[in-house]
Amino acid sequence: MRILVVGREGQVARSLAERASSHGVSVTLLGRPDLDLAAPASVIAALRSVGGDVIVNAGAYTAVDQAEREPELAKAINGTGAGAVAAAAAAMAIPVIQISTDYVFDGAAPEPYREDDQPAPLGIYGASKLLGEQAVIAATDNHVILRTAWIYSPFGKNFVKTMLRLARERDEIAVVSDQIGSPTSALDLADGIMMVCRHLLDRPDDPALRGTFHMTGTGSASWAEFAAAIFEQSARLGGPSARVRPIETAAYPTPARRPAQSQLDGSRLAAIHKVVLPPWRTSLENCVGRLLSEHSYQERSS
Ligand SMILES: NC(=O)C1=CN([C@@H]2O[C@H](COP(=O)(O)OP(=O)(O)OC[C@H]3O[C@@H](n4cnc5c(N)ncnc54)[C@H](OP(=O)(O)O)[C@@H]3O)[C@@H](O)[C@H]2O)C=CC1
Ligand SMILES: Cc1cn([C@H]2C[C@H](O)[C@@H](COP(=O)(O)OP(=O)(O)O[C@H]3O[C@@H](C)C(=O)[C@@H](O)[C@H]3O)O2)c(=O)[nH]c1=O
Ligand SMILES: [Mg+2]
Repeated sequence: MRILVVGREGQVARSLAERASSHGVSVTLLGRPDLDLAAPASVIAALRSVGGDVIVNAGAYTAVDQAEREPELAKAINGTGAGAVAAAAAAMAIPVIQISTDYVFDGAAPEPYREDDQPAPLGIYGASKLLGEQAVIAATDNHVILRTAWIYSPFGKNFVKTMLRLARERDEIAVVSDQIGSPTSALDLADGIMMVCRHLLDRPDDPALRGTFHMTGTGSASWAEFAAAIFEQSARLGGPSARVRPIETAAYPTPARRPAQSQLDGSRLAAIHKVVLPPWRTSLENCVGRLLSEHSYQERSS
């Protein structure tokens, strides 16, 4: 199986590349300048010239606050660009997996969101990702939209790395405790994506395997609880730690509003694709351990 991935240095793209060999698959990463999601003509040209069995779009404009100032660019990359990837998949007669987000929901629901709950994004990033979902659905039936959330990994930018950096500088960090979601390891997500890819290729005409699914780490937390767990594990391994001061969202003003409760119900994915990702604390431990060993290596060699 040859998987074509849109995205090169991103968390999910790099995780797919790292996990490929353990699934016996080949992964090719495509990105700028060859494939620019903001330039739709480059998308089909780049995907066609490499070729593959399935496309995973892990490329996106992910700067949630900055998107409020660059709505046209965010919508071009996450909306039109995602549609161009799906149209290319349709032209190549192969399936496409589009990665989407919990931020398509407003977070007002009391319970975890199901796939058919009404999206109502609070900010430009979420709105642009919702446009992407709609563009993929319009371009091809042979798609899976995977909504995930709160991704962390040893790669790229993420909350775990931010917290470890801040803990090296401060004793106490104020973190919002009234936004609840499900931290998701990009490496676990990569494993789940590859299982879904396999099912799509094994049963090319089965509509039940297609459509929208929720895939996050098992369990939930507030950002403050997530931060506390990061420091607990870091401290245990001799890494940096800080006190977490739980605060309300109102005390941490940001350009973009974020959902208060964006847990995603994964039962459709579990029932149909038999994929359940590990508990987030277990995977966090691996990630923190790896980040600390990479950091101490860098310090020794610099
Ligand atoms: N991060 C998170 O917490 C969550 C992310 N998601 C979704 O998961 C997917 C992967 O996210 P993640 O890996 O964390 O994102 P990252 O921000 O780590 O990576 C984004 C990737 O998109 C690429 N990219 C950005 N703009 C363009 C463009 N114009 N043309 C081509 N490639 C582009 C980047 O390329 P380059 O390397 O060149 O910068 C990078 O490889 C995205 O769809 C995101 O919306 C969903 C839920 C949570
Ligand atoms: C750094 C920091 C953040 N916060 C708050 C701000 C925000 O409400 C919350 C998370 O901050 P971040 O900006 O890291 O997270 P954010 O960029 O909102 O993360 C989102 O990214 C996109 C791409 C997604 O798709 C989402 O699933 C989600 O992962 O924590 C604090 O309270 N204290 C802090 O010191
Ligand atoms: Mg509901």
